[in-house]
Amino acid sequence: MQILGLIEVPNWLVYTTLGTVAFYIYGMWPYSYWKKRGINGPRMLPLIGDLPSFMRLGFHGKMVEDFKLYGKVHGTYTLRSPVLVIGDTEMIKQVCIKRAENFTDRGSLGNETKPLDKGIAVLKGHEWKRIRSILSPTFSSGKIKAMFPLVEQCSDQLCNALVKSSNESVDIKTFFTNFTMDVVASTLFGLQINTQDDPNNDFKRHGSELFNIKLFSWKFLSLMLFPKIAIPLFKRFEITLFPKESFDFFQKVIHDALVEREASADSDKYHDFLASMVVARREAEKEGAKGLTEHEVMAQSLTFFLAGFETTANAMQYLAYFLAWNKDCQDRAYREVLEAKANHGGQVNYECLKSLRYLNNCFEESMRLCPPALLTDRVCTETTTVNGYEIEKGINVRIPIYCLAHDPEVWEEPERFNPDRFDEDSAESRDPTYLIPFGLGPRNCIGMRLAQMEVRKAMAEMLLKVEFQTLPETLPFEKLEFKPSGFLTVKSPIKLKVVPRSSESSD
Ligand code: HEM
Repeated sequence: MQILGLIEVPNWLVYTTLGTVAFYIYGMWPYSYWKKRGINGPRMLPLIGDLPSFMRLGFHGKMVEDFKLYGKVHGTYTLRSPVLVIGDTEMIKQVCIKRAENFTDRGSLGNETKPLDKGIAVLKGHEWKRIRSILSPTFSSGKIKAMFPLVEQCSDQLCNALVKSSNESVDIKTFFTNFTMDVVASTLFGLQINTQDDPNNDFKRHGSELFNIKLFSWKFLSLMLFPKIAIPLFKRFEITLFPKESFDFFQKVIHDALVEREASADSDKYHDFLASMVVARREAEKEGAKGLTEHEVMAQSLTFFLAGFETTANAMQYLAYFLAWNKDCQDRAYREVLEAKANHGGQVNYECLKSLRYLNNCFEESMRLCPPALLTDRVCTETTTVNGYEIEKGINVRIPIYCLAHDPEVWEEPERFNPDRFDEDSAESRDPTYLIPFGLGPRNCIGMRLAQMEVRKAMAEMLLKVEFQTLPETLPFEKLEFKPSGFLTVKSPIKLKVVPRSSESSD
């Protein structure tokens, strides 16, 4: 091919050059968004943004680095979409609470396909509000208290399993995922499965499969790279990210349990979420409002399962890990449980849990150091100015939970496990927005009370039966490595030794 009639250039070179330029322009054009608005942020690579840095540093490492380099408020991108990171607590309160009506939605989680498309975590605007107000009573403290006996049974099974494996090096999270799986099965569907003794039960097998989403599968990549095309196509052809066999299994479990509860005239017979949803549906219909369809009930059940199983198991894992490394804290928490149990008629009952102030401080501190969800987000639904920043409709706003909880300007020695920081005077003056592992505002974690009750109950019972100890192979916190994901998951299992206590004594 001749260029301007002057030089002869081989066709392949022309096409390759044109292709490269086109690729570069297509790959780079979204990345001028923040620069044009004078907002600082990391440099991006064509098409993939700063994905390689996320893979190299992990999500938390990359967030901390950007925080240091570009400040608490900066602009970045999730692949090709602009994201405003807000680590300023006043702005966070504006977005999540005061101006929440302009930030009702969350960004795409890649699971907007049937039936999860109707799940509370992905619903938008009015639809989300309607479902959230129907579901909120099912998570009231009264309902959580009614579920206490279900959690208690799972906690007993957990303690028995730990005692059986005592004095060995164990992957501690396995016990906690078995526990949270048992809790999910009983609190959601009223099923008693005992995964500790029967780790291969169908519920566990299919449940684990649901979390086995391949990040480099064509489905996931097309949702992430081309969401505007992929989401409608996935909806149209009912393509889901989840393995079909496992999905079908849960759809059947939920359908059967729902039919049983619908048919039962005795509303006090079941204390699980499914039963609460049936009651909430009837009550909404009685008041002339639209209740929940079976599709919507199915979506909520699966959403609770996906949102509550792994997060809670991780929270328990980190708490056990920090207590193992901090024997004095573990001993103090143990003595507190022992005393509280004696004061509550020899029971670690619901009221007793509320009195465990030091154990709760340990839990808070562990959630601060290792928040299971590193971030959350909101999508701006109406162009709004917040603290002088104009946030356009459609822009995703990221709340960096992890960075807030590790901010050295707020937390003294932020990388040290120190539960006493929640008792000090400074705790009173500290803005609570710096510790929001369950999010903030009307769209915060709906399962927070359940998760807190589960962890406190199980940990109190475990402390009475066993002591967590580190092993030579247990990595200290500064050496722990995490997977590159928005959830804080360790790369290699945390190994601990579990030593049975001879008896419940105050020694
Ligand atoms: C330690 C355990 C848990 C942690 C750390 C956690 C954390 C979170 C966070 C950070 C959010 C986003 C909140 C926001 O955007 O402001 C969230 C949302 C949510 N969580 Fe949890 N969660 C946990 C346990 C649970 C449990 C046990 C359930 C259910 C039974 C659950 C159900 C949900 C749901 C449905 C949402 C979406 C709420 C909405 O969009 O209205 N979570 N969670």
